[in-house]
Amino acid sequence: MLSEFDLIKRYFQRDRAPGPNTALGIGDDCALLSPTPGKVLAISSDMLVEDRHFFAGADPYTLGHKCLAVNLSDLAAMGARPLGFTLALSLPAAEPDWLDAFSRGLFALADAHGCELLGGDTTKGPLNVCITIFGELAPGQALRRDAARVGDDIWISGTLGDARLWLAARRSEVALDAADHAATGQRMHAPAPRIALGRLLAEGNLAHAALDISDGLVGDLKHILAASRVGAVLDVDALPAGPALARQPIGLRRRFAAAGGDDYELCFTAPVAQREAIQAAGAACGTAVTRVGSITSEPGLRLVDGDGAELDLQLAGWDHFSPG
Ligand SMILES: Nc1ncnc2c1ncn2[C@@H]1O[C@H](COP(=O)(O)OP(=O)(O)OP(=O)(O)O)[C@@H](O)[C@H]1O
Ligand SMILES: Cc1ncc(C[n+]2csc(CCOP(=O)(O)O)c2C)c(N)n1
Ligand SMILES: [Mg+2]
Repeated sequence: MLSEFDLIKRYFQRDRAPGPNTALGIGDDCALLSPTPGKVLAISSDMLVEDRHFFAGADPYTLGHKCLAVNLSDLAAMGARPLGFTLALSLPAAEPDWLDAFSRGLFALADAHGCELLGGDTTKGPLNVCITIFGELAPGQALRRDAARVGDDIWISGTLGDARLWLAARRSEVALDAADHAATGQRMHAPAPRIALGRLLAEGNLAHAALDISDGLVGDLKHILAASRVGAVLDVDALPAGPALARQPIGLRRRFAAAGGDDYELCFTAPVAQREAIQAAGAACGTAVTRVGSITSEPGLRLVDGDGAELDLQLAGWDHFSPG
């Protein structure tokens, strides 16, 4: 039988020297973080709850990856460099095989981004993983939601909608062949946080506003529009659909690319003069970037097709408390 403290020591307290920004790691009442002098901290929390963010029986390795990936994605959306994170875990049981796989998935991504586990909390209860992440960036460089300007291009990283397509297949709403099922499952369970792109956009002063797309593009873009007091026109047919979604009928393609959710891609706005620099930044970090619309002075979000004709798609972002 694993005790609470055995569990922490065995799976989460690593036998290695702390990183340069960690003054004190796991084991005391608080961790002590040393940000680089002159930088500001970027802080965000994201919680994943069984039967809401993932299905019961989810693979623990990819769950470990995803719960950190969605937090790193918020740092990417601000243009911050990851420093460390805390992990609050509620577990129905102390299962060694589950904990081994979960911690391996978590640390594989943490190590890839030099992001150290600083501490956390562990309790028995329904399966629930909550991470708080800390990053840093230069003052004034953050990609804020209130910084979009009229005339900006709207850009998207990577591709959209394949995670939503996996969810539709899981709910038996669509049928996918084995290859598309595996590829879309990878998008749902193992999103790649766009840290490198976010940092290039912020440090090069290339973009104005940004966020990461977790609730679906149209819902999330509205946060930028509201905060910046602007409107936008979005070319739904220019949205980069994921490879599996691109093979689906146009109605589904438009709906899932524009409002799928679980994408963890960046949506950012930038001056027209930065087009070439943004393409170069995307190429430099191996992440496709696609121009999908522009910021307007007329309020509201207009969706148009490839010919510029208005589309009435009635799309909404994910809302935990909406009845739909
Ligand atoms: N319980 C809460 N108390 C205080 N602030 C909160 C709380 N829940 C959310 N917020 C804040 O509200 C804002 C929107 O939260 P939300 O979780 O939707 O973030 P997001 O970045 O849009 O989505 P995601 O976390 O999925 O990327 C954030 O600034 C967040 O810190
Ligand atoms: C089992 C299961 N059902 C539905 C979904 C879809 N989903 C759940 S929460 C969310 C928005 C992001 O969460 P938050 O706003 O809390 O960051 C989305 C798109 C899923 N991933 N798993
Ligand atoms: Mg976010």
